[in-house]
Amino acid sequence: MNDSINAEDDRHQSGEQTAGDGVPTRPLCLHELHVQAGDRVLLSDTSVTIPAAKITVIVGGSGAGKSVLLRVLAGLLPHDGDVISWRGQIGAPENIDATKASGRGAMDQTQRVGIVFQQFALFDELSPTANVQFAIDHRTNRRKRPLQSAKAWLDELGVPARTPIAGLSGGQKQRLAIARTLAADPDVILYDEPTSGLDAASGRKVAELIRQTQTNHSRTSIVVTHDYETLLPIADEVLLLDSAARQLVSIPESQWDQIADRMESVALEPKEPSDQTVGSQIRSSVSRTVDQFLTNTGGALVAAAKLPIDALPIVPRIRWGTRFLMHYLRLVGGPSAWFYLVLAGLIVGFTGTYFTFRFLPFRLYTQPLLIDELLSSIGFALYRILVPVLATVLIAARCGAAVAADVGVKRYGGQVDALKTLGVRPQAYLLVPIVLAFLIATPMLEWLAFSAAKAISLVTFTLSHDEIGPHFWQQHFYRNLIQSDSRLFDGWGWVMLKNLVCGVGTAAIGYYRGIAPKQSASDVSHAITSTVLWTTLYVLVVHFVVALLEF
Ligand SMILES: Nc1ncnc2c1ncn2[C@@H]1O[C@H](COP(=O)(O)OP(=O)(O)OP(=O)(O)O)[C@@H](O)[C@H]1O
Repeated sequence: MNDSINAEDDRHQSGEQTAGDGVPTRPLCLHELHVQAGDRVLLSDTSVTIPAAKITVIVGGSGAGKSVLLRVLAGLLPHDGDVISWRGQIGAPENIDATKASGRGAMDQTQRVGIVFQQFALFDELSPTANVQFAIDHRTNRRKRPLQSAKAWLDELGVPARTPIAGLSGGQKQRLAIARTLAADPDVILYDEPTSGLDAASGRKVAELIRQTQTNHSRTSIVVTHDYETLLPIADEVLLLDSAARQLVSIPESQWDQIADRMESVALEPKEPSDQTVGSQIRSSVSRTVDQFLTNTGGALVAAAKLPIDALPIVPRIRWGTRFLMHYLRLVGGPSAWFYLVLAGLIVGFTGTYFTFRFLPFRLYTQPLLIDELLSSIGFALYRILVPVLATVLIAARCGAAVAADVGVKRYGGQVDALKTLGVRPQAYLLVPIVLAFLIATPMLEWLAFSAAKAISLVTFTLSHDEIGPHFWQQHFYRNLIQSDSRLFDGWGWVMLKNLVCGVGTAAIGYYRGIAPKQSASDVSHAITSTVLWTTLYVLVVHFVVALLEF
């Protein structure tokens, strides 16, 4: 009894509250938080405590830094990023060390922050139930029983379980996003501009939904918005991101009617007009292009070097790892790819066989002497060089582009960030399954192309040499391929090596091009184009280098 009273006292002192579903929630402290975007300081050593189990609305003018702050709180920004950097401590009061110099950003690892993204960032390829189940399976504390089942979450928030994500209305998607965030059992829940793009009536409904969710599962909720009019009625606390003072300022309820006057848009200082001459403009543009090329090449080399570490198969849940693997296997090695590769095999098998005999010099005399040698050379060239080159170049272009598009859309649509806020490294469910899918699919597709090339070669030869017949083809086509003491084709190791090296490289390039930050849809399209260029170049270089060793 005494123990429970003492525990209650401790919780009270640290500001901890018990949520509606019995989960203790803690306040979120920001200690000397300093955030900078380029040269502009957005927050200067601000310290504030966001109360537990309450709704805190953070408002601010356009450009004040609300979105950046939200991404910092969600743990989505490294403390020393290229453009945005931050330092200070973020976490539960008992984990803030006020004596520590805040030279570096530090997040409290015991506090899980969930986020309801503005664009929802749902996993499109999964059903609504699977979206919520994913969050349950990656909840903060997996030793604890889940709060409720996926179905119960969907029922509570009124989301149809069987409709595919694409078929849900905007409101249903938002409810599903809230269900998924809550199902992961976070300590803090962030809402990113939840009423953006909605008319007044729909905005009010969303505000009511947030209030209702808060009543049922009272977490420490933070709503970041510029639409204060719609969201003030549900606020327990209001913080203003004051862009002049560069501080988060608590606004007492008596002053909420003055918020509009205090929310200034940030006017960015105009850049000095450039007095560069045409010559110096060209020079700086060339130097920018060279810089970009070196950065991209450096990025690709660093990515290749990091691959073995990143791809360490640390998959939090085998069940989900398998599901992502199946998705990428379908994308990389599904039936549409079979059609592609079979067609390529037919073209190279037919042309290789037909034109070798058709344009043979002094055909009437040379053919009877060379026919068996020619057939075995065709078999060798198709097996060891032509089909592997053609198949891997096609796989690099088609499947590399497909993977860059898939990962790029996940990055642009926020699903990669959603994975991170659910405590999952994107490498675990994206890179590892993609590499495995290429390791399985590349040899399989190449074998399919070679089978098609063999079959069409046999048909072409038989039709153009009806006096000889298929048995002769059978006898000589394989002559340079099969060693008497082996059941495998001679040189299969080289073919396999080329397939696997090309497959892994294509997977890595597609993944890293796709996962790079995306500000717009055109960044996704740029990632796809550059993947095709880099993967095809890479595959040709691999074939050239391996050919030097092989022959
Ligand atoms: N990736 C980035 N690259 C360069 N500058 C950035 C980047 N992200 C944010 N900024 C800068 O940080 C500042 C704050 O941007 P932020 O998007 O957080 O503003 P906001 O308060 O959310 O504005 P709004 O309500 O208009 O969306 C802006 O000046 C913006 O130019």
